[in-house]
Order: sequence, then C-alpha cells, then structure tokens
Amino acid sequence: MCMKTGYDQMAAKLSVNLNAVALLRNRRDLPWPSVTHLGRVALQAGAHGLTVHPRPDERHTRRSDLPELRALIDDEFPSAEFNIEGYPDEAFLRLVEANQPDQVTLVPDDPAQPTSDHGWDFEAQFDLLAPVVKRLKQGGFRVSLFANPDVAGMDAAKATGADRVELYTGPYGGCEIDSENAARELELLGKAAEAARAQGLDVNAGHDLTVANLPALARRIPDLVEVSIGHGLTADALEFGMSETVRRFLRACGW
Ligand SMILES: CC(=O)[C@@H](O)[C@H](O)COP(=O)(O)O
Ligand SMILES: NCC(=O)COP(=O)(O)O
Repeated sequence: MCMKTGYDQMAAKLSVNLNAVALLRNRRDLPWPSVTHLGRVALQAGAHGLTVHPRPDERHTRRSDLPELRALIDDEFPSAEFNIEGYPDEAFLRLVEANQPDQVTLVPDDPAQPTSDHGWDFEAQFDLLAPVVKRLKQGGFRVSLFANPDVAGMDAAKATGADRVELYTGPYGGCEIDSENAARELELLGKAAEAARAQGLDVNAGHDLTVANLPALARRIPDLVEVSIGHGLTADALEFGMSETVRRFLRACGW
C-alpha cells in the first residue's frame, strides 16, 4: 500500500463492485451497460480492483461475466485484484475455482435475500466455514469472511484459517452523517477492527459506503486494507461519470 496523501496513515484500496451495473444491464436482453467495459473504466481511473457478487438467480452479475472480468484484469490491469463474493455452496466454490480470483469473500446470504445484511456467526458456523476456507486456501485464494461489527467471535474467525474479515458497514452507511447513531456505529466498527487485528486478521469493509461516510471510517480504522463499493459508487457514476466517481472515492479513502 502507498501512503495516503491527506492523512498520516495508510489508505484502503478501492475495489469497485459491479453488481449494480449488472443489475441495470439485466433490465434488457442487451449487452449494455457493459459490466466489463465499466470495470475497465474504473480500473483506468485508478480503482485497485473489481468485486462481483454473483447470486444463484443471476439477478446481478452472471456466471458468464466472470471469465471476461478475469481476462480484463489479466490482459490490461495485471496488478489489479479480482474479488468474488458469495455463499459457499458447491456451485459457488466451483465458480471461484474456474475464475481464479485474488480474493474470495464468503457471505452468509440466503438466495432470497435482497442484499447482504449480516455477517457470519463464526462460532455457530465454524464447521461449515473451516473446511471451505481450507479448500480455498489450498487453491491459492486469499479468503475474507463477511463479519458483523462485533468484537465477539474474531478468535473463531481466525481459527477458520481465513486471512481477513470484511466488516459489514450497512448500519453505519444507513446513518445520517455526523449523527450520534453514526458515531455509535463507527465505534462498533472500530472496536471490531481492533479485535480482528489483535487476532492477526486483516480488515476489509463494505456495504453502503459513500464518498460522504468513507473518510470518517478511514480515520477510525487507519489500517483498513480494502473497501468494496457498488451501490453508492454506481449512483454517483450516473451523476458524475465512472472515472470522476472513482477518483472521488479514491480521495475519500485518502489517496
Ligand atoms: C457482501 C456485501 O456487502 C454485498 O454488499 C454485496 O456484494 C452487495 O451486493 P448487491 O449490490 O448485489 O446487493
Ligand atoms: N463487499 C461489499 C460490497 O461490495 C458493497 O456493496 P455496496 O453496498 O456498496 O453495493
């Protein structure tokens, strides 16, 4: 990681989640907006990676998007990272193995859920997670586990063999900026990050992050390694264009 430009700390890498672009494309049986091309524009503008969360019903990114995105990174942006998120059933694990991401983020999603809204219960779901993490690590993938902003369970998260946790920032993202609620959620995230770091886990974060709420998160978690952002970033891209939006988000991360 490079030094931040505006702070005395390191900056989190920005991975652009393309699910919202895919959702827009999927309104028609047409190939635009192109998920792969908007991924290219985001990487050209300086994003550090691309994230997809292909769900079983393919309402967002489709299985067929993944080889194209893998090839985009391999051919044009070899230092960028590809992050695939999802619930670790056999179909998902095979999809991951076929598309060789740099990072796999395991999320406890039910297929019927509109979006991700909680992290793993690491103790209760340890027996599910540990063998999956082992298989993914043997495949050479970095593994991150979606986590509630909760101090409890970080030891169990570490015991699964995972490399990182990704803190679920939805409740923080839903708060009015500078409100007491935002301060309380931020503190929960900060404490959870400290607990994860104490176990030797690196910390990612994501869900409902915006240009407005990112700077305080980056200050509270100075060693945050990566943020993955889709909905808010895509909304801004409609207003400012993808390139300018990525630059705005990079600045909000502290680059
Ligand atoms: C794991 C997580 O927080 C997700 O935010 C997610 O990948 C968002 O995906 P959707 O945009 O498809 O809801
Ligand atoms: N991994 C979290 C993520 O990708 C965030 O997505 P979004 O809430 O910003 O759409």
